[in-house]
Amino acid sequence: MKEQNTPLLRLSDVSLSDSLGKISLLEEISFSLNLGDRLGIMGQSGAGKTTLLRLINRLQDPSSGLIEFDGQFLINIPSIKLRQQVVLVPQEPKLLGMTVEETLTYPLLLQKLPQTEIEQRLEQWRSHLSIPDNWLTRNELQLSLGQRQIVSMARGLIMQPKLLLLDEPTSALDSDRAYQLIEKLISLSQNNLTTIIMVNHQKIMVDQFTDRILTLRQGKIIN
Ligand SMILES: Nc1ncnc2c1ncn2[C@@H]1O[C@H](COP(=O)(O)OP(=O)(O)OP(=O)(O)O)[C@@H](O)[C@H]1O
Repeated sequence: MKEQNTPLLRLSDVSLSDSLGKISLLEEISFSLNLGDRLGIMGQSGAGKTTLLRLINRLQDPSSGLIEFDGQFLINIPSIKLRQQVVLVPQEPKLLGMTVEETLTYPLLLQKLPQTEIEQRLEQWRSHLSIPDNWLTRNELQLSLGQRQIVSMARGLIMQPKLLLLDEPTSALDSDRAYQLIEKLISLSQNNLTTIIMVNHQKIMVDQFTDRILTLRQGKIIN
């Protein structure tokens, strides 16, 4: 049974070493997040920000420490179920040979959602992120990096995850589009109680977006 006020995500003394066990990539990371929280992660290049997101999405397991999601240890949650609820939007998204429309609907087809709901969600998120009609048939080579970031964000949002992990989602966007996106994410987290962790180098974006900022240096939380 879940204890009362169980956080959505809890990391307890999470550490990670490289495969030879010689280099420490993350050291004793502990924090927790509740439903609807927005956390910003900052830190210099190589500080461990992407690595931390990969642990939360279980693309890698920690060398020590525990990660709990929604009251369960991450290692006990089947990967398919976990990746429907914890979605990582990578820094340099790929469309893996699919068109934009296929990229957006593929995760919903995997979930075996009815066609009408798939179409409804496609329209909903396309409109929220201002994705024009003429992008739908395009493939990766026919999109700029910024356009791919928007598509990748829509792909994450269309899954309506409990926890969205965003790795530098606005790095290739012009500032108008970046602000528009951040505002959309804030209203989403408020209305749907989606919890969001966003890695971003731009302090101004992080300040606007988050309730809380965690700064990493050489794999450690410094504040
Ligand atoms: N599996 C791994 N084995 C060895 N070293 C790794 C592994 N994964 C990441 N690293 C190293 O860990 C450090 C942190 O990398 P990470 O990509 O998490 O940094 P970051 O803070 O996201 O950087 P950036 O802002 O440049 O994206 C880097 O020095 C990287 O080379």
